Amino acid sequence: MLRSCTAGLRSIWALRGRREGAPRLSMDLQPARRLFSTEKVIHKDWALPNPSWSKDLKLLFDQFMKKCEDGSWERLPSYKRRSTQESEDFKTYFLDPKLVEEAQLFTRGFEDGLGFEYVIFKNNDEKRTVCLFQGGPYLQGVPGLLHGGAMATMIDIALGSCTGGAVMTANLNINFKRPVPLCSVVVINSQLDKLEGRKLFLSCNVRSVDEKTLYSEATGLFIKLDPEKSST
Ligand SMILES: CCCCCCCC(=O)SCCNC(=O)CCNC(=O)[C@H](O)C(C)(C)COP(=O)(O)OP(=O)(O)OC[C@H]1O[C@@H](n2cnc3c(N)ncnc32)[C@H](O)[C@@H]1OP(=O)(O)O
Repeated sequence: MLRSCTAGLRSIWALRGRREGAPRLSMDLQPARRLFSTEKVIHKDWALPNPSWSKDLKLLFDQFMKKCEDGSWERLPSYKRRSTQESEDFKTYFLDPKLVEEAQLFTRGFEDGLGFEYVIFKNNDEKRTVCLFQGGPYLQGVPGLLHGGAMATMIDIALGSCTGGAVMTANLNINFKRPVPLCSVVVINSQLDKLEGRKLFLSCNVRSVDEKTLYSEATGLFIKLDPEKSST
């Protein structure tokens, strides 16, 4: 699995015109300014295939895109930055104005293939989502395995995608049942179990593509923000 991951990295480097096979695992440390200078990068939808996606991920993506054709499912776009409206909804205030320009969703902060590669599909009628996730080599915990914190991050995002609107995670409870091999693809099935006032109770499971391995199970409590209260 790691071998195919390394091969993937090499092809990414080759695409960028680097010498193939150069043992360079560090990201280009470009000044943040340059990263944020092009509107194109900011407004790019990152929940679409790129050359780092494995065959498994592309295949599942195509299957779900077919399900979207009759309108029962939709692919959720994903951007590096929150819109101004979202920042308003969350009533968050940046102390440093520079941060307004530079802050970005940290799952989208890695170069293609190195971190979180994922796409989420939503079925509004069934109040559930499916997240297809490939964790790259920079998300390593125990050698060869995905870090539990990276898995927790994706679970949080997957559960959050079932909610809609301005919500925050109040509680996340995860049972890690099997380790996830680095660079493998997992499928996170999430659903809204119960809505009680401002409280949304959600659950999910994380499985292998062939559904034979149950990697994790989790529950989460999300709270709809009270418009009268500030988030900071
Ligand atoms: C696409 C991108 C997706 C990104 C997803 C990422 C999501 C995140 O990571 S969010 C960041 C992590 N979370 C946080 O920082 C949240 C920090 N906590 C808070 O800000 C607040 O506690 C917050 C907003 C959750 C709730 O505060 P507030 O709105 O004042 O609600 P509050 O009145 O305390 O509680 C409302 C209800 O929820 C219950 N509740 C609140 N927290 C909990 C909890 N941890 N466990 C159980 N119940 C809880 C309360 O008991 C109350 O219940 P009831 O209505 O029955 O009396």
